[in-house]
Amino acid sequence: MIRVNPATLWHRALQRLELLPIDVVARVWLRTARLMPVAPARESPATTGETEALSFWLLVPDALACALIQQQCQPAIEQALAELVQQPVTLRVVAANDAPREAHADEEMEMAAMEDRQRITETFVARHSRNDSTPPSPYYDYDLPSKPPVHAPHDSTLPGSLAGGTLSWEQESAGAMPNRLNPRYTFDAFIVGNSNRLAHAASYAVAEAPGEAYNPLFLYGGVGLGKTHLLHAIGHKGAQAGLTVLYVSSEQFTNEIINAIRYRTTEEFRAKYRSVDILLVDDIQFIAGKESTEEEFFHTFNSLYEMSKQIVICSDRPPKAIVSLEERLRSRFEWGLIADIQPPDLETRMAILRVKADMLHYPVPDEVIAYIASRVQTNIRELEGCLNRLMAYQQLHRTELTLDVARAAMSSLGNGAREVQLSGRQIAQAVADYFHIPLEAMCGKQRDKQIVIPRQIAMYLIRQETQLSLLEIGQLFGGRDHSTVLHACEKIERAMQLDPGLRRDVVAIRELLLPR
Ligand SMILES: Nc1ncnc2c1ncn2[C@@H]1O[C@H](COP(=O)(O)OP(=O)(O)OP(=O)(O)O)[C@@H](O)[C@H]1O
Repeated sequence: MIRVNPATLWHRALQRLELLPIDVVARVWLRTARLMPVAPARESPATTGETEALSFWLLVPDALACALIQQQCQPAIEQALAELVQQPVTLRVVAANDAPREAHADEEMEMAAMEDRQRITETFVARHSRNDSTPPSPYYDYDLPSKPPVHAPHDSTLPGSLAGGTLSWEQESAGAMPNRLNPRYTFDAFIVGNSNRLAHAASYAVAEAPGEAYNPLFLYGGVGLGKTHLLHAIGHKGAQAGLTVLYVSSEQFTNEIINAIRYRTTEEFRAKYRSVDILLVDDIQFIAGKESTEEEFFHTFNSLYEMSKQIVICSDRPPKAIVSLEERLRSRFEWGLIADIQPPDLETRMAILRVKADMLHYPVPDEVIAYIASRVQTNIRELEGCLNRLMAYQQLHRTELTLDVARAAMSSLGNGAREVQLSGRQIAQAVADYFHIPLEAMCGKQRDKQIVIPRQIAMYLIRQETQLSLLEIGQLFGGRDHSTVLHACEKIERAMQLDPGLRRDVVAIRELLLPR
């Protein structure tokens, strides 16, 4: 008998579900779902004489996914789980937004769960000999019959992760895979556009010649723009070449250090990190200010660097902007190449959506792709989420996927699509504020460059962000005709491909328009 945590259990259940004829949309949701154990009722099976059923919640992103999964595959999931734990299983599919409410609904159950988690953690700690470097699992564990041991995918013993609910599926499942690499994050699946060309080229060069091209490679960019994807892609290529690759988030690195200190296994820790050919570290900004983690990372870095081993680091900001990072680390991060990833332009967003839809064998009309891409501008994860939700919506309503259906789906999905009902005037005002020019001048007849370019940007953004016709937009700008507006929109669209400064301006104005 071995012990396995819910993430691993869910991973195995998904493997079983792969064999069943579940439709593509439900599959997409299942991959992003998270399994959570519910504490057993206090009355023990010994007193009732029955085999105790294990209870789980399956957390899915929203009510739509919840309905679809309940409708299409709940019994199959229960059966897969029951076969794995060899016990009856009861499952509740819950929309993640509702989960906290659910959790509070039965306080006694929650208390019992907490006590049990505590007890399990303590048991693990007690079982740990000093020489055993495996840290105690923070998860609620299950015994699974006769399979090779599965190590805890995540090493945290910090209270924040005790509930097992703070980690994303990707974080958990990545941990359950060899090298912690997500098989979907490859170079082949990465779409290159102006916004990420440098980061992609640098990553590819590093993967081709680790320790030679750029060392370290430091990638930075906003949320959901593909940094982790590139890290994993480098890892896959390195692993294919037979190199030892280790992907770690800075949180995991920190937790491992804490455990190494706690269980006096720092030698093993060092041996592990200093024996790799490629070290990939995600979200490095989180080590800033953590003294012993920074110290250990400094030595790890030096040791790998001296041996010409490749180090790739990701962050949401450039080294200079990581406040409270030790100077000696900051300067090392700047030794190699620093490459940024900007939010993708419209064309890249459309290409990404097209590839993702094709990967799901899901036919989506071009106009729908263009529509989604125009609604979500700054985060590719959100872009993917919109596509998934749209597919689920269409599937549930059993209707053809048209632009009108896409519009209806996006507005019914509310904040999932970050839909903002902006007026043309609001957008024009934001552009005028951004360029520090009076709104009246921008909407008037002046033709000097400082006014004309902001005016064209405003027309472009209004066209993208509202349902106003070319004629109506023209009226906002002193009664200009529709061809003038069309020309402005096309000009800005083209210029954004060539001029990163202009693209940054447009992205920054869009950011200003998003709800806070
Ligand atoms: N250029 C791209 N082509 C295809 N998919 C992409 C691209 N960029 C991002 N993605 C997808 O978007 C999702 C989010 O990407 P990823 O997790 O790598 O972002 P990140 O920058 O690491 O975000 P965070 O800062 O939140 O960790 C992933 O599913 C990834 O595959």
